[in-house]
Amino acid sequence: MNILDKIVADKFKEIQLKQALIPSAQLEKSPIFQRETTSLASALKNSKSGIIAEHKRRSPSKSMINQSLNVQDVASGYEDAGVCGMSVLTDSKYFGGSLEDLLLARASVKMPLLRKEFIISEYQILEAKAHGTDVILLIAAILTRDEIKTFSELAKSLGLDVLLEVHNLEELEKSIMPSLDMLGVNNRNLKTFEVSTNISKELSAKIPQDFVKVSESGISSIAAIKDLKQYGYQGFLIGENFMKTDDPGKYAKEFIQQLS
Ligand SMILES: O=C(O)c1ccccc1NCC(=O)[C@H](O)[C@H](O)COP(=O)(O)O
Repeated sequence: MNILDKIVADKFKEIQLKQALIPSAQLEKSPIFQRETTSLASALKNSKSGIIAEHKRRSPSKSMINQSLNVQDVASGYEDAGVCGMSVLTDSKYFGGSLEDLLLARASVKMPLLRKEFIISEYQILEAKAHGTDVILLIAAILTRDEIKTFSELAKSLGLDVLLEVHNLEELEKSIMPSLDMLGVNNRNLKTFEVSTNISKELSAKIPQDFVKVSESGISSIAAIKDLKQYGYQGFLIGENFMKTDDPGKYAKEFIQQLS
């Protein structure tokens, strides 16, 4: 069983339990559900840096990145650094995140927030909206084309942006549809956990111009970003490189200053 299969198997159980406790109708009634969202895709189109900074405590590929910071400080630091948006991991078992992290980040900043989650059910999209997200991630590797269509159309009807993530050409070709805003290429090989931006470069020409192109994972240098910009990328999702420092916001600020 690969890592995504394991995560998805756990998610099915988790969602069943949560739905029994908090039904969808209750999520839709929460005051934050009515909040007006902001678009990450627009922020990326109008930005020189294109940085999406992630809150990431640990991951399947790194058991310990940073356990000592609180999400509010990280969020405020990123916003002060001038990032375009923040990605908040909400999976608890594999990444040490939570929906509470998303809520606390929402309470701390105005910038677009992405719920970084393994979405396999409409319930998780309602949950995301009820915890202050502006953007959802859909991962092509764990969804059928029909599911991508249903989930992305629901997200759009709720005013959310959709970032669709792929790892290869097959996933890209099966996923392209008008209800997506951003196409993300993940540079991490989920079998070996090795990272290489070559996959972003290889797939760039296959991504239609209508979508904002985002390169995700394993980005740690200004040179890598300048290189990816030549391939039309406007968004760069960075987690570990910022989070492994004592002050991710300060580090992100210096990083962005060097980019301009
Ligand atoms: O990060 C992992 O080890 C991982 C393993 C399995 C599925 C997803 C995983 N990461 C999620 C992400 O997409 C990254 O957190 C994000 O792109 C930032 O990556 P990085 O800058 O390399 O921390």
